[in-house]
Amino acid sequence: MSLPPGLPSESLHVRYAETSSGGDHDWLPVISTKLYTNAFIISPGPPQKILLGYKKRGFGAHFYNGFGGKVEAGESPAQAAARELKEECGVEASLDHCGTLLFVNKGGPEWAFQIEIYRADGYSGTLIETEEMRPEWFSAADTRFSETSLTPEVIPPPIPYNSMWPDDIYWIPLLLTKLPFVGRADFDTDTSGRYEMLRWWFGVPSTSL
Ligand SMILES: COc1nc(N)nc2c1ncn2[C@H]1C[C@H](O)[C@@H](COP(=O)(O)OP(=O)(O)OP(=O)(O)O)O1
Repeated sequence: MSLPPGLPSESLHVRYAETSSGGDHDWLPVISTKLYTNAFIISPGPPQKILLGYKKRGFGAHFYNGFGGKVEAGESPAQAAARELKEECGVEASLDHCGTLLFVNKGGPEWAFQIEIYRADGYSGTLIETEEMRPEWFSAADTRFSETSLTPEVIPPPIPYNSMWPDDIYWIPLLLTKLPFVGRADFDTDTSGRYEMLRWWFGVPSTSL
């Protein structure tokens, strides 16, 4: 087991099942971290669905992601997650913490993103499109060909990993199966400005397997 540096110290006390790559790159230095949140609404189904938002502006614009942002002064991450969910898509939910991720970008910003990930199995209120996010449902599994009893109208498209941050494909499946996780990914930008992962590590406490 080789837990990457920079993750919160409580992560160090558990053993992990892990997936990783990019070991020929040194981990980038973590000068400072800023706390962020990201919240996902899951509809148990069948078919199981996940609510994502198409980000219309700012950091990560044109990617689909959960709903979230910076933890403001005086807020806990859980309070920030609830506030950002309401601000970005108009709903409230009983959110459970399910993961901690660290993202470091070679070309800046100079801080690393520590993102606390939350999920909920439902919501109250009415989903709305806001200036920042357009909410859309996606099938958590590509059930379009296996669930023949379901009509195309009730089965949304599969999770659009090609239009999401490249790390998401490693931990969204853990989120969907309610396995707690931690992870880190270091990024660089290629010549066309696209983010590519240099090195990453994602792990699940072995006690939850
Ligand atoms: C680099 O990899 C990332 N992957 C994923 N899945 N999500 C990421 C990554 N890097 C950042 N994020 C998330 C963290 C936050 O949820 C948002 C960014 O938040 P934003 O900059 O929009 O924060 P706000 O407080 O809403 O900012 P403004 O009020 O200034 O719009 O992306």
